[in-house]
Amino acid sequence: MNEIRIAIVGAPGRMGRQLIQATQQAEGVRLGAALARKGSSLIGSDAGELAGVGNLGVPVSDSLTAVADDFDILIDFTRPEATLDYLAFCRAHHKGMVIGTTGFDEAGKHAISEAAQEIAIVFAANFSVGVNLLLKLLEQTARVMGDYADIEIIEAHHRHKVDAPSGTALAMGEAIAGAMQWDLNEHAVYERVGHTGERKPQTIGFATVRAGDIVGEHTALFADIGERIEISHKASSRMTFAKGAVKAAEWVFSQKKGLFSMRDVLNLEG
Ligand SMILES: NC(=O)C1=CN([C@@H]2O[C@H](COP(=O)(O)OP(=O)(O)OC[C@H]3O[C@@H](n4cnc5c(N)ncnc54)[C@H](OP(=O)(O)O)[C@@H]3O)[C@@H](O)[C@H]2O)C=CC1
Ligand SMILES: O=C(O)C1=N[C@H](C(=O)O)C[C@H](O)C1
Repeated sequence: MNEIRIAIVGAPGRMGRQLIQATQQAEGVRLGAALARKGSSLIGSDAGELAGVGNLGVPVSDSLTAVADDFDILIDFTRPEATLDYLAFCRAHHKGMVIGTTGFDEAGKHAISEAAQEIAIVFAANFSVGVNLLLKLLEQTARVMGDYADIEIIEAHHRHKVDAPSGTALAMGEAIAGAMQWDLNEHAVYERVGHTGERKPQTIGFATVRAGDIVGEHTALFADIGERIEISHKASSRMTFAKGAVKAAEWVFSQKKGLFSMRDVLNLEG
């Protein structure tokens, strides 16, 4: 079988470099193209050298059009505005996508669902196995304790992260709200400052830490009087996300169209 050819956009980024490495560790895939922002000083340099895995003979490009014939699936971990440009290209050229970027507004999420009527997309706020299992555990816990427990989601990330709460924290909120048949927007408390009054029941509080080089840590708290459950995930290497995204690229290659999650890839739905 031919190898699946992957394009990585945002190649110089923290995730971009890990993704280039991950394509070298997986079987059945190869790096077809690597993209950086127009004007980047890294255009023309070798993607393998950039990621510290030796020369791969894949020069970093700033034009998807120039490399359109070199890839089957595009992996995007960039910023929402960049993702939406790449999405338009993939839709026009009928290429599958794996999207790990977080921080989309409603219009951005809508554009992704619209495109998925024509192309296959895996869109997930977190590509680690552990977080996707944790989402299942949260649904189970919410069904037992969600009515009466105080639910808090606490996330911690490195100082460079630009969006808050993290996409994963929001996905955790959605999983809990879904299990409770709540609309997250009506139950979420994103900020507390000043004289807040007592905690309202049946709300989901979010708290954000940004510090140093924390890769990604998430905890959900279900607290009652006399006991509490804490369900946590700690990522210690971005390779866990990169490996998951490459696995998703292999999986999505066999889909014609539709919007999928990492839980679909891992067969954790249902
Ligand atoms: N789903 C998951 O499992 C995970 C998701 N993420 C998400 O992935 C995204 C990227 O994270 P991270 O790698 O740490 O971020 P970085 O800032 O390290 O990398 C982002 C990359 O995208 C490029 N980029 C940004 N804006 C544009 C643009 N307008 N056009 C083209 N390229 C652009 C940057 O280029 P330049 O440097 O030139 O600005 C950079 O190469 C974030 O949204 C993060 O939350 C991260 C880890 C796991
Ligand atoms: O920006 C990051 O680094 C991460 N972002 C994702 C998120 O917003 O949930 C996933 C991971 O925790 C790392």
